[in-house]
Amino acid sequence: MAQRLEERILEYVKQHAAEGDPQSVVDHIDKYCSQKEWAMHVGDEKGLILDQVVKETNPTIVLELGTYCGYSATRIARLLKPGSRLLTVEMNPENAAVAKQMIQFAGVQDKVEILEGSTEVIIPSLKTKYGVDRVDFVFIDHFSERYTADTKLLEECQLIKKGSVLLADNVVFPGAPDFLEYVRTCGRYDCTYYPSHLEYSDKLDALEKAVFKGP
Ligand SMILES: Cc1ncccc1-c1cc(O)c2nc[nH]c(=O)c2c1
Ligand SMILES: [Mg+2]
Repeated sequence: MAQRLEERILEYVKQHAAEGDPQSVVDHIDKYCSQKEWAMHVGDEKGLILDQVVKETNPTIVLELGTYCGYSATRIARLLKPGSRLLTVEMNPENAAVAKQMIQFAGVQDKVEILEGSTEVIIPSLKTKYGVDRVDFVFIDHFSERYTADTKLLEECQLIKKGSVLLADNVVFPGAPDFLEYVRTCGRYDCTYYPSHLEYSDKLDALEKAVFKGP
């Protein structure tokens, strides 16, 4: 029995999912976390909203804040066109190690790069160190206390342009009230609220989409 929850999830996927099949990996993580042990992946219900927003955005460069075990990185990467990239930031090295294996098993490693460290350090280095010019889509799913600061950082670093899409998880539970206040009132975003439920739970939660209108 693997010591950590995240390692038990990875083990279950390796033993039951189809290698190289990202949908199978996503489905098996959902199966494990709804039947055996709860874990904080965006999940299948909010995941369908994430899929829809990714499809309508059709992004070339995706940034994800908060990799965890790689569930949403796998979910997003499976929808990306050839030649597109997903950069995902994870500050917990043990989670990053699990996510690396999960992404590899799913067969999406050519599209996904895991950046280990904190967002406040990595975001300002994306242009110089990772050759990023602009990001088309940002999935914000790390710590709700960092959502607003990191959104402002993306603006200041000129990483988002007119039309860039931010999609934030957990704006109801655990909640990101200052983020909602900021994107809805600063005048630079067109916002859409997607009510849903907390992953593997009947508690209410929601995603907020904020489309950047330009500086
Ligand atoms: C852990 C937890 N417990 C009870 C209720 C919600 C959560 C929870 C759910 C999530 O989707 C999260 N996503 C990113 N980061 C988080 O910290 C996080 C926490
Ligand atoms: Mg979340």
